[in-house]
Amino acid sequence: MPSDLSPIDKAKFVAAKQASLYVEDGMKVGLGTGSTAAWLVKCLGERVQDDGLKIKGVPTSSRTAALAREVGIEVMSLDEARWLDITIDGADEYDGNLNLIKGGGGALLQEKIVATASDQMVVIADASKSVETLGGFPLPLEVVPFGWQTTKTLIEETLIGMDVLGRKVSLRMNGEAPFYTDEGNHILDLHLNRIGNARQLSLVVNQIPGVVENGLFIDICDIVVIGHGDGRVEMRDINEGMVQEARHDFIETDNLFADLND
Ligand SMILES: O=C(CO)[C@H](O)[C@H](O)COP(=O)(O)O
Repeated sequence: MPSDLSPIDKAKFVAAKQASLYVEDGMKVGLGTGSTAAWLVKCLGERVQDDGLKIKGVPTSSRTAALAREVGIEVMSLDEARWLDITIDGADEYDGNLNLIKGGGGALLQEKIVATASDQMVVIADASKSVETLGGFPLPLEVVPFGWQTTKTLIEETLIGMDVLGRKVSLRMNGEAPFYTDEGNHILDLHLNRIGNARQLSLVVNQIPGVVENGLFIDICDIVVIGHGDGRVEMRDINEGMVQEARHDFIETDNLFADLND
């Protein structure tokens, strides 16, 4: 492995590389957003260019769409695809039941729609994303800009009755200005520290007028592929009601890392 990739990037790369092997000729593939998902898009692009893999990609953000086109993946909208064989995406946290917090990159709405419209969702992550209980990572809520301060107050009041440790809510910024999602909405980050009942919280916050969607992915993810800096990958598969672990020693050449890092 080249020395210019940090251990965390190597971990992200091997998780992405392993997950790319789930993709077969003819599949419609949901393409996630974020730094780990970007490795996946590059790995798939390489298979398209070098092996003639024929896939159609449905990106979950304008960033991912641009990268997919750049590496030669044919891109289509979800409306054209309607249903997908697989979605592969990163996550900010995953727990033992493979429930997730997503949206660190602000793409949670499209990510949730695309993952839910897929036969299978595979998450790729490094081991630092593993948690006992969700909530250490601030939970993103996508909210419409109209009346967002009122929506924020309603969220704060709602949190008083919820099983959470922290209740601070902050508007995500992009420098001096509020952050805008691809859908033209804002993100409110909920600093909860610990979420006692993620399923309940997800249902309750989505009832608040102005909230479009939240970053909790409950019962959506099927497999988590966990990468390690030394090239090992573990797969946790929740299908058939149990979490199974497998290990795979990923052997990779310096050249592939170098190519993908370009
Ligand atoms: O949910 C996401 C974007 O909305 C990302 O998948 C998540 O933030 C993980 O990103 P990274 O792979 O860069 O750590």
